Amino acid sequence: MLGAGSWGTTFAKVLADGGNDVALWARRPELAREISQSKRNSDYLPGINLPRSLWASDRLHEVLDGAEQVYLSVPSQSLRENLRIVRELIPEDALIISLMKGVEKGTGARMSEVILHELGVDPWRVAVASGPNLALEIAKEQPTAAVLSSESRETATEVALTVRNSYFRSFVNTDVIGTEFGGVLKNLIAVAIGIVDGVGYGENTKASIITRGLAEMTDFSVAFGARPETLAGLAGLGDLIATCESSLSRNNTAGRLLGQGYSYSEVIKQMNQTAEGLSSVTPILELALSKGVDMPIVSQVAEVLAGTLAPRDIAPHLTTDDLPQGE
Ligand SMILES: NC(=O)C1=CN([C@@H]2O[C@H](COP(=O)(O)OP(=O)(O)OC[C@H]3O[C@@H](n4cnc5c(N)ncnc54)[C@H](O)[C@@H]3O)[C@@H](O)[C@H]2O)C=CC1
Ligand SMILES: O=C(CO)COP(=O)(O)O
Repeated sequence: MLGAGSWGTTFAKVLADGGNDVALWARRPELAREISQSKRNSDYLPGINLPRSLWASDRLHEVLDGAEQVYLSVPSQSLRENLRIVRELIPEDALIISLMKGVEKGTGARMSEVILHELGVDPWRVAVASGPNLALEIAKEQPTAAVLSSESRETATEVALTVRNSYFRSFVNTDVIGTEFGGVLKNLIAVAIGIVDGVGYGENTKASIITRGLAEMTDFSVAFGARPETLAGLAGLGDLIATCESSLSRNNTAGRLLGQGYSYSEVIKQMNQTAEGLSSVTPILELALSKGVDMPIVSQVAEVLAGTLAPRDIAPHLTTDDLPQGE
């Protein structure tokens, strides 16, 4: 596992609790020591005891030596630079699994596309995981489910058989595009929900945004080749509900701070964990433009981030247009 933040550490626990031998790479040696010796990651997962079998190191070659499956959980904007460092260390036939929910600024590439590009591996060796997976809940062993997706059903199944235990259930599909975009786009809708929450709007506003947000997520993803059913599944609607409803969500939290009147730069200063949605807004709007997909909610989130739209003005514009539209 590369990345010892909240999700990398939690997912490593999921794997270890499923009976797998798991090694975790942490950038900081002191964090690697804390995980290996105290079985804790107190900054990211306070109060959680990690499995005794889990060990961590800040040395990539130690962690990757002999790995059959390599899971990636670093911030999306850092994936490419990290892959360039680990390229030579990844064992020949290892499967590569992305746990990330962002797209790359500048290129708009999904994480599996960055992996294929940087590692030059066959698509059957790559899988992605996504679903309603708030790290802290899972670290407390509260039951949940996820989708494991690969262009190869065999790979998706092999990974799903590895990623399961008494509190974590894995489903499979072959719609990598829909599975990845579901995870990226629900973050943007969660930022919008946070904004209206911060302003003080109630459940009608939020339900309207979630519902129209799902339509926006589906239109966008289908334009890029996804199957609409994927967006109605765990990686779409499932994750949208979890992220929009939970104060554990960093995207939701970032939105709430914006809604309370903090500026974008103040929000960035206050966040000590990754809120992928903030970096994904611009590349997603660029991709939407390239396919002629209308994204009114995401566009208004971008305006709030830019400081050109007051948070309290966001909701009235979200579900309306000049002329009534078909739903
Ligand atoms: N936390 C969650 O509940 C979930 C997170 N995810 C996704 O997992 C990915 C990782 O997020 P989290 O673990 O939550 O973030 P985090 O903020 O908790 O941890 C990120 C980790 O990456 C490290 N890091 C930061 N910059 C780096 C760089 N340039 N190179 C290498 N490592 C770097 C940090 O030190 C930290 O250990 C994101 O794409 C997120 O969307 C997916 C599902 C659930
Ligand atoms: O992806 C997540 C839950 O499935 C985590 O959401 P946040 O990144 O907003 O915390």
